[in-house]
Amino acid sequence: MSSAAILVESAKKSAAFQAVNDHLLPEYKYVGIGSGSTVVYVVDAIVSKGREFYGGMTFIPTGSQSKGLIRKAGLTLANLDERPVVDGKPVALDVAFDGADEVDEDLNLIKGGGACLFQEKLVAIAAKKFIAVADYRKQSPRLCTTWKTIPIEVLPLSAPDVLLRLREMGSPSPTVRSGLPSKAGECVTDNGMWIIDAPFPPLRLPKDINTEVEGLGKDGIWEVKTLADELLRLPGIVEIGLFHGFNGVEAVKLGKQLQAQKPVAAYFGLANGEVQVQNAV
Ligand SMILES: O=C[C@H](O)[C@H](O)[C@H](O)COP(=O)(O)O
Repeated sequence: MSSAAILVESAKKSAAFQAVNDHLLPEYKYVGIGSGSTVVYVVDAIVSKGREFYGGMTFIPTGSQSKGLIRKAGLTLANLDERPVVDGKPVALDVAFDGADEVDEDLNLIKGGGACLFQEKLVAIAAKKFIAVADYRKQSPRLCTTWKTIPIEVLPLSAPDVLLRLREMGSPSPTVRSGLPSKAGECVTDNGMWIIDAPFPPLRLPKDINTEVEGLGKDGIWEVKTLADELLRLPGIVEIGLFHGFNGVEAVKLGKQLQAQKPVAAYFGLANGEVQVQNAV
């Protein structure tokens, strides 16, 4: 491994251990475990706390990689739809930890670099508290600055029409993600869908918008929510890798449970070994 890669792995690890220390409380019962390379360290951090600490907890995966991590670590596994239902409601997860491809200054996220965005969003919205864990490369003022594409999960037979609509919306060269080098043909998600990676110029935040026209993307620059809403209106798109709106704490205040996609905090491992915490304000 190159020294740059070692630095990145060590940053992911530091962020994961601090996030788990700060946000996994011994009384918790249901914990979401996301996908990707950073979440591997989240599981290590949980295991390092010892069975007495985590023995009463059940871990909910966001896909097959995550399920494998939970099983391999000897943690108790349950699928999202296996939580008990109390008073007609599935119990909320106490916390969910997940990685991110890009995090903006308002804690909006791009996810789906590993094709797991759909189940990740289901787990994030089911949690009272969602925590993003990443390394220093993921921090950005606006989405689509360093991670330049938005992963979009689509029904395979809708792909040609979704690609056309994305081009009309100002995405210059959206492409169906390839499964190569490990799989010939398209990348197939855990849900049997395909992923389209749609490049967009860096997205606006609501505070950047001067006129409604700008927010609508007519100048080719989209605001996060407007773009997300427009994408989700298109039949064939199953889910998108934009996580935006409000977080779990705001959702409770607004009475909008199961709509909170944003983390309450993002933990970034830095190159100097420190961890920077970006909390929701
Ligand atoms: O689909 C994959 C997920 O959204 C990951 O959480 C995201 O790609 C970050 O992965 P990593 O921790 O490997 O950078």
